[in-house]
Amino acid sequence: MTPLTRLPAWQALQTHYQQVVELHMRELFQADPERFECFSLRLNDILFDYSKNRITADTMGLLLELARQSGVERKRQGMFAGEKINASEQRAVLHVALRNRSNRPIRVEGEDVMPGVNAVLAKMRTFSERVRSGAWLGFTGKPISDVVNIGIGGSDLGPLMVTEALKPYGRGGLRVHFVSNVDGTHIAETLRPLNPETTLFLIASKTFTTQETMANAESAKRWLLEAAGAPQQVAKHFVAISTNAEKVIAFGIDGQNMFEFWDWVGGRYSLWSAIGLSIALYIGMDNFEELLAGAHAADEHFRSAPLEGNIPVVMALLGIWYNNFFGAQSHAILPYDQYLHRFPAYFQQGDMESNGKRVTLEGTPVDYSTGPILWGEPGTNGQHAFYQLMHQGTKLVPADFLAPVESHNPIGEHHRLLLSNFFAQPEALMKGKTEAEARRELEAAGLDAREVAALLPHKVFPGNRPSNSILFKKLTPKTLGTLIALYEHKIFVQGAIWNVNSFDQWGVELGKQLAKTILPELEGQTEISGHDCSTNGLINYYKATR
Ligand SMILES: O=P(O)(O)OC[C@H]1O[C@@](O)(CO)[C@@H](O)[C@@H]1O
Repeated sequence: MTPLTRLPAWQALQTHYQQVVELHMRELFQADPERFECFSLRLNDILFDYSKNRITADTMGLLLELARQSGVERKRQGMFAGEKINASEQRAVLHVALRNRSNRPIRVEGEDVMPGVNAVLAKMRTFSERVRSGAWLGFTGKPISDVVNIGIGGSDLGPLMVTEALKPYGRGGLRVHFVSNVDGTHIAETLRPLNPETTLFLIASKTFTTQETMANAESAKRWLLEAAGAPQQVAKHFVAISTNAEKVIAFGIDGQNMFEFWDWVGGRYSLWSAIGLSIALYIGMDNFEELLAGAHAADEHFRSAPLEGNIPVVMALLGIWYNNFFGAQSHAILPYDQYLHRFPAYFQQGDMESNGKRVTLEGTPVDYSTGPILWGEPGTNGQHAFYQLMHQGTKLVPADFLAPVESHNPIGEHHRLLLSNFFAQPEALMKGKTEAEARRELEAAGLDAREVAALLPHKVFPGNRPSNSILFKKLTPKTLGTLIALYEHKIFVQGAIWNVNSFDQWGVELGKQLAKTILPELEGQTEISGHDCSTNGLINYYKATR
């Protein structure tokens, strides 16, 4: 495998970068009135406009060549074929099977996984319909009113983001709550207003060993038993979602109340599995299957569209262009839709736990930058928080702007106000404001020459700050499924080009390991001296002052 930085396309891009780095997008738009048509793509009711990027047709040609030379198409084919591309864990990566609405066979070690996937979906449907209809009763014979998902990372972020995003589809039904942090405040504040008689707990954990989740699950069990008394009542108020049946049963959950998934589903790619049970309970199984259908549409697009017309491929290549050639350190996701307020946080795990890697698949330290710092907040709030840096700071922050054409809440002028900002911000980032334009404005405001001279440097906007705009008809389960899957495949393509394993996460282990060592040291009065003097000092200060 030729190292990435020795690929002809990489080296051609380095030369090309020098040729185009000074180009301003204002000039590119002035030179080509068809630029929007040329650099935008459609997938169903989603428009992806990538014309406000620092690219020319040549740039895209070279980036696409980089994708080819990096073996993206071959690696894509391997994923869909169930190859064990998660090499360090010797696992396939098949979240696409969870939403394979075509039901075409997808094999792992020769066995078609679809019958198992469909069996779990059927079990999810039966269970969610029983709970939503009131047929499932708690220990005093009352139906369930509140569902509490206990999980963390991929066992929390996806269901939380989706249930927030699809609130219009869950209104009037069960209430869903999410407990993830081991901080006792999280479960205490969540359970405070709830009634144990009508509360159902979902213990979501792929491994069923995660410290936070098991601590929260034990506390939830104590809370229920304080009210219910007899241990056999646990079965009426606890179900488990896991790959680890042995641990589930050892915890005291009836094996019948366990929803399984498989080791070829990565935690951060698992919302499509039974980990999405809280979603199905909230919006109903029909809508959950719409979510799956939307993701499947993105999968088929990613699997079959030619690279130049392939939205996740283009998203990925643009990210690499800024990350590896412009030196951008981060990437912002800015949804102009309050329902998507957890969408950036979801992809903090999705992107950074996938591509925050420093060695290649072969174990060689990389000599190039890999995964970006992924962050973001909804618009318009971000405009009143960090857009100053985006417009006039010294850092390049490539951004994705997302917005629905139609709001679920068409109140007065709100949606037009929101969209006017959604359209204006990428324009402002691209165009900026020249010194001449700023000067004219200051003079028109009646400032004298001295005042203009003093203010002018602060009023100039360099512009040329790149963004993608994603406009979709309405935030429905299907559209959300497509959007999420497009980003998943973007992450896949970037990892393929960086030649890293996007599907393991060994980097989360050391901190956990050290925490396990420190936990018993926090007991008793003995002064601790086994760590560095900072860690010793902190622990001893805690022990002396608690
Ligand atoms: O689902 P579980 O096994 O409890 O893992 C929870 C989360 O913990 C991790 O940090 C892995 O340890 C994430 O990858 C994962 O989504």
